[in-house]
This record gives sequence, C-alpha cells and structure tokens, in this order.
Amino acid sequence: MGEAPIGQDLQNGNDNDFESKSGTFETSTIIGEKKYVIGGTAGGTFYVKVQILDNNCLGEWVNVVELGTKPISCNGHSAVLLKDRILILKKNSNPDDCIWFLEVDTTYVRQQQKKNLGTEVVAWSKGVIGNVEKPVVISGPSGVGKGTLISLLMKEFPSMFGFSVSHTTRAPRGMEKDGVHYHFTEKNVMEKEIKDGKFLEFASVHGNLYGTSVEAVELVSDAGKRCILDIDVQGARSVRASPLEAMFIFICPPSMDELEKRLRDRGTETEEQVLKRLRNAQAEIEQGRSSGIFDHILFNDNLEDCYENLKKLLGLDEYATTPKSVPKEINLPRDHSVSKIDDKIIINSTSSKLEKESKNLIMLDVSCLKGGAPGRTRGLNIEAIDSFSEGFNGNGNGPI
Ligand SMILES: Nc1ncnc2c1ncn2[C@@H]1O[C@H](COP(=O)(O)OP(=O)(O)OP(=O)(O)O)[C@@H](O)[C@H]1O
Ligand SMILES: Nc1nc2c(ncn2[C@@H]2O[C@H](COP(=O)(O)O)[C@@H](O)[C@H]2O)c(=O)[nH]1
Repeated sequence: MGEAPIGQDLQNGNDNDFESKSGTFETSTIIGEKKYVIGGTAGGTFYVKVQILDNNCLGEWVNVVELGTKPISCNGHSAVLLKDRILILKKNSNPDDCIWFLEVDTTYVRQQQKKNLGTEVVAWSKGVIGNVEKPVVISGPSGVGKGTLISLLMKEFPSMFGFSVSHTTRAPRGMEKDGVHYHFTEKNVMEKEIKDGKFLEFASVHGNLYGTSVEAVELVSDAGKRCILDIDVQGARSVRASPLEAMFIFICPPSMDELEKRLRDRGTETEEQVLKRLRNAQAEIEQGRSSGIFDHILFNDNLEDCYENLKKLLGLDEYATTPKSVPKEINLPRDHSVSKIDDKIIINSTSSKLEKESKNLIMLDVSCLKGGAPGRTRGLNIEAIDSFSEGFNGNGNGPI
C-alpha cells in the first residue's frame, strides 16, 4: 500500500465533494493518491463508514482502521478538506452532534499508523464549539490535598470546570458515589476495556488499578467545560506522552510529617495502606519535582494560599473580570451548501421553504483548532454572517 505523498495535496485540497450524493449518502474527498469515501447505506440503513481507494495500490480499496468514537449515522453530510483532517457536517442531526472531524494525517494518526502497518488509519473526533481551555492534570502524593483543591475549584467555578471521573478497582469509601467520585469496577472488566483501547491512561496505584477513560474526558468537553484530571505521577507521564494536550500541575506537601498527619487525620485508609501510600509518596515527590513532566509545582502548606496560586495558574483572575460567553451549539440548516475560504467554512442554507431561510449564512472558523483524537476537537468558532431572528441569537449565548 505505502504512504501517499499527501502533505502537499492536503494543503491544496485538490478535489472535494461537498455534498452528499443523493441516494448513497456518501462523500468522497481526494487527498493525493487516495480517495476517502465516507458514509453509505445498506438495506435502507445509513451508516458512517470510511473506505479508502488507493491509486498507489492499483486503484484498490484498502483496509481501514477507524479509531475514536464514530459519529452515529445520519442521512447525509458534507465533507470539507482541511489541512490534516476532513470536517464532516452532519445533516439533520442534533446541535451538539453535527460537527465531526475525520483525522487523516494528524500526529496521532501518524503514530497509530506505525502500529498498524499494512492498513490505513483514520481517527474520529467530535468538534466542540467555543474556546474551552486545554485539560488540567493535577498530580501529587496521596493525602497532599489534590481532591480538596479540586473541590474548591469546582464549587467556585461550577460552569467552567468538569471533573474527569476515573475508573478504579479499589472499594468505595463511605461517602463515595459510583459515577461521581469514581467508576468503581471489577479488575477483569477494566482490564478488558483497557485492551479494547477505551483508556487514555491507566496505572497500578497503591495496589489497585486506576485509569482515565477517553469517554470521561470527552464528557467534560461535550459540556463545554475545562477538564480536570486527578491522577498519579505514572498516569501524568502517560498523558504527557499521549496526544492529549494538557497543563500539568504537581502538588507538593510542606513535609513528609505533615503529609502523614493529613493522611492519618483523613481516616480513610488502614494502617497498612497509610504506610504503603507514604512509601510511594517519597518516589512520587522525587519524580514530580525532577522528571520534567510537570509545567508547575505548587506547595500546599496553607490551603488558602495554595488555592489562590492554583487559580492564578489557571488564569482565573482574568476570567473573573472578563467572563467569556461563547455559543455552544449550532442548528445546521437541514439543506445547506458548504464552501471554504481559507480557514472559514461558509454554510449556506439552501432551503426553498422560507425565503428568509435562504439568507441564513453561518461561518465556522477553523483557524484555532485544538486537541483532537482521542477526545474532542476544541476551538471551533462560529459567526452568523447574514442572520435572521429565528436562527441567530446574536448575543452569543444561545444556539445559532
Ligand atoms: N493545606 C492543607 N492543610 C491542612 N490539611 C489539608 C490541606 N489540604 C488538604 N488537607 C486535608 O488533607 C487530607 C487529604 O486531602 P485530600 O483528600 O484532598 O488529598 P488527596 O491528595 O486528594 O489524596 P488522595 O490522592 O489519596 O485522593 C484531607 O483531610 C484534607 O482536608
Ligand atoms: N493514573 C491514575 N491515577 C489515578 C486515577 N484516579 C485517581 N488516581 C490517583 O490514585 C491515587 C489514589 O487515589 P484514592 O482516591 O484511592 O486516594 C491518587 O494519587 C490519585 O491521584 C486515574 O484515573 N489514573
């Protein structure tokens, strides 16, 4: 099969079918020597499937591995070639499910391609509108106060931050709720899900398995919130090596004696567990301070001071004075045409039902895309160019 010289052609976008072909609900996008056919129908059912015809392989269809969560089927879509991915606009779908990306040449896809020699790799990622910042990984030894700091943050800024609910094989503590504090799970179930590629990272921590599922991070992005991950140093290292862009913060105790006091006073661990966690803390602190994984180190001596410093790192002073309100959803006109000018995608309603509807233009700005598979693609911005009252809420607070 071999690698197609797609770099240059991706930039130029040498051919593009923007509209679904009637009856087949497929689009085809040509990138270099490859033709990406997306969608299809079988027995009256629509599906979103990717097929690749490769001219380097004598014009044969090649095997394709589709990574990431796929969009659910729809009856038609438009496809627009961007630099390293194809933008998919689903017709007739919910406002929070109409923008998707099929990554064809991103760093993640290239990495995965090396592991899947002999097949073509593509990756799906849903688009999230707005300027949500990259996730924050908070790490540090057990008992240092990570959970306490995160609770303060979520309480003060409930609409800004969302917690990535991890999976764990440890037993729940008294007040802990399944699905809120953790997804409490059986070891064999979690191991199977890890094998199936559902986890962004996982680690054996203090004798139990812990992990962050891709879905846990996606759920927070879908809610338009900045994702907070509370994970150990091994997990932080794995996330650092993954395609997920994040800010990494290590929380350090003022001393080992104080750490021991906090762990004991919390009263959630057996004596054996306390000793195990303290032993592990030594190594974690050394790695946290010297491994180069972390962008910032915060000392949690006085809780109030530490919390203020955390807020500064997260730019929350700025947010407090200039709250940003961004539209989170888009109501795509059911019938539309799509064109591309530089980094702007113009979506034009072609409905003849209402005269005024034909004036409805939506501009999708893709110049600041962030993130991507595995997980969501952030940084999509929307503007209405020629709006009408029903379709556009110009104050940026409601659906377009
Ligand atoms: N700055 C502080 N000064 C004194 N006590 C603190 C401080 N920060 C947190 N604590 C207390 O220390 C205990 C441990 O805090 P917390 O549970 O938040 O730690 P953690 O890092 O999340 O631990 P784990 O990794 O085990 O979940 C709690 O009882 C909390 O109230
Ligand atoms: N690598 C990961 N570590 C995680 C995850 N969720 C939590 N943790 C870390 O485990 C220890 C112990 O937590 P506890 O709730 O049993 O006290 C702590 O350091 C957490 O940060 C995860 O998904 N991945």
